[in-house]
Amino acid sequence: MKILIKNASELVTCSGTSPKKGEDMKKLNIIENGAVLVEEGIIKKVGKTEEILKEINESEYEVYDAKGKAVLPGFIDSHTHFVFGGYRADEYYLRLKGATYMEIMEKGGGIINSVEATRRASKDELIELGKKRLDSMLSFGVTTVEGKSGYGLDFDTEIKQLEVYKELNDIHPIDIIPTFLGAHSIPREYRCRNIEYIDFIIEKVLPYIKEKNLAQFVDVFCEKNVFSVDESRKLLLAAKMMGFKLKLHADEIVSLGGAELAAEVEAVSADHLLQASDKGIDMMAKRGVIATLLPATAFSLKENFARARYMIDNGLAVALASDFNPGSCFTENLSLVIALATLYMNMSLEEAITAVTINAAAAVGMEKEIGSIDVGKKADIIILEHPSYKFIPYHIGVSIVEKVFKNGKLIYDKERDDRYAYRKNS
Ligand SMILES: N=CN[C@@H](CCC(=O)O)C(=O)O
Ligand SMILES: [Zn+2]
Repeated sequence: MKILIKNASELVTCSGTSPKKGEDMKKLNIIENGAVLVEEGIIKKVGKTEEILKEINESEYEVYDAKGKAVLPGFIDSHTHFVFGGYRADEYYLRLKGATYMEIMEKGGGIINSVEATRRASKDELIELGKKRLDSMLSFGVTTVEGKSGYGLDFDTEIKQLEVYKELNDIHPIDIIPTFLGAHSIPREYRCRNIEYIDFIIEKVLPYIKEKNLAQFVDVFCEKNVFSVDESRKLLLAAKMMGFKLKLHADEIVSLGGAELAAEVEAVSADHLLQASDKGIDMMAKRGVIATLLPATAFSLKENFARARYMIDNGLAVALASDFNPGSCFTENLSLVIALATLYMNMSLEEAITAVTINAAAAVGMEKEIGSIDVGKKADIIILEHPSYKFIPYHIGVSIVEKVFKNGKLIYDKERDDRYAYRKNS
């Protein structure tokens, strides 16, 4: 299987094999009138169309003419919770009337509501829901997604969620990076016995997940009235000892010291960070922890946005993600995320593109394989309907992705009636 994408008005390579920090986040390494050559799912050549055409026999390739169109690496959504049962539209309605996310949680709603529904849901139901959500992400140009558990909070349901991610990874072309978030909330069975719940996770759940290879990352909701810094540290250090990579939901609602903890335990990323302290940001920069910012959540919660400008100016690598989940942010729309980041977080568009490509790849530990159009990387590539990446935030909150290639195979084509091309090919 050999493909050639040629005549791209902008080939936005995002070239690199490590996360881009500070000033480097602006560098997109764009090739005008660019072309990409793919063989067996891997990028073989990248350059100017006229030069590449001189080196090959075009008739040997399946050719896509991207004249008047921009070509970018597939987007990576590095923070989502997309496998869950039920909906929380009633809670959202209460929030529209002024209730806060934490007030709803303190009254027994919030995450626990989704836990009840996810415990009740069968594996097949969760797989069906997951497939639809993945298709929606695909239409926004997502080729790799991180997905968290955390709506089970008991052994069986946490494992069920992770097994659903594994099955979805097998049946859907989008790659899924699974994260275990058993410490997402305190289950009612353990009310006020946080440390006993953490011990249960460490002793009973983590070893099983490791043995079955069901998750690469372990995450924790480190937040006032959820898991304290000490409880989070205990879990994260135990997970690290077992060989898991680490993530944290940190300093989302209260400035608790989550950013500092992320640096201390050398997490791959700390996420949310709306209330992260200067000291925490500085410590993260020194330890190379990626700041994964989730502007659609801040928008949906009507909270102040994370201080992206300060973080980038202080040398952090910032990634952007959707945080797709049933409570605080029900969207799989990375175009909206980019629009919000550029409108309300003072990120330049170039920084935002870096944040959903190479930096997001680094946030899921895959910066050597995906996140840029570089020779040797997987051919995860999108073609836009328009000539420039500048059209992405300009078309606020809608997708301008025309085609998506995963491992060099066309899997989505907006122009066709049967647009999810992978269903035909599989
Ligand atoms: N803040 C914690 N967890 C999720 C929300 C989960 C939910 O409300 O269901 C988040 O990242 O926003
Ligand atoms: Zn989250």
